Amino acid sequence: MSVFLTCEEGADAGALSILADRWKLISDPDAIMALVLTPERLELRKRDEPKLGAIYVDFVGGTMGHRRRFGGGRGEAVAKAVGIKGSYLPDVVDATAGLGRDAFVLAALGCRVRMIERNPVVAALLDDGLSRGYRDVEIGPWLQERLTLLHGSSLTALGEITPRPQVVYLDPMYPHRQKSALVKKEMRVFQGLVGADDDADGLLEPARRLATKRIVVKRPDYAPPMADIPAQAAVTTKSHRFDIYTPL
Ligand SMILES: C[S@@+](CC[C@H](N)C(=O)[O-])C[C@H]1O[C@@H](n2cnc3c(N)ncnc32)[C@H](O)[C@@H]1O
Repeated sequence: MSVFLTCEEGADAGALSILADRWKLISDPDAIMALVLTPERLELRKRDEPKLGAIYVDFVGGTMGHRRRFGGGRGEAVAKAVGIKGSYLPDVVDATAGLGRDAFVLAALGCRVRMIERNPVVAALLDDGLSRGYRDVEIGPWLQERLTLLHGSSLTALGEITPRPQVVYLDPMYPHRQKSALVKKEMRVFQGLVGADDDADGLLEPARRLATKRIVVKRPDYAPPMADIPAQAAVTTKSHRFDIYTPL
């Protein structure tokens, strides 16, 4: 997926070219998505539908800040699914990081989370959000210790990661059902960028070879299990299932 790279007034044009080099992004004037460097942050926008939500990563304020302060904490389904209990805070590899929301929830609860993301635009957005989070006086100190990003494909990276984590977490894109009007605007922009993760079934086996305690796969409630392999247990919510597998 190509993007048009641009800078808003007041943003540092030099920083945009450094960013383009780092993530190997070549600006495509015909692209439907724009990666925009504003004075505050990096944003992804749909060029012809400015009303569709811009995508950026903000661990400090916004939804994620709110979720950290007032969210379900240890009661969140993802926390139960990875097995947080008492003083047990597993070391997690999030092999499909996306915008880092699930990883951040776990890190905020005290887990060390190593994120892996293969899409360079998503990785650039995530990295931008991480740098701002690292500089924040309130969350920066623990965020630097607990949440890190590796850019690459988990299909290969899972075979090389050391030390082994207790948990590998997988949440690849899964096609939405017909009721697409209900799919949030931001999610539509994100799907336009990332597309379908058609090769996601290939992640289960390396994940099961890497994790020492469990593998968690987030699925919409209507989706069959990953690679059609039944899970040993699941944590369910209104719309999702967190399938739990044992290591191989
Ligand atoms: C649905 S999103 C994950 C959302 C994430 N759990 C969150 O809370 O923000 C799926 C992400 O996984 C990434 N992905 C899919 N397959 C991958 C792979 N083999 N290696 C690394 N990233 C992958 C996609 O690029 C996409 O950004």
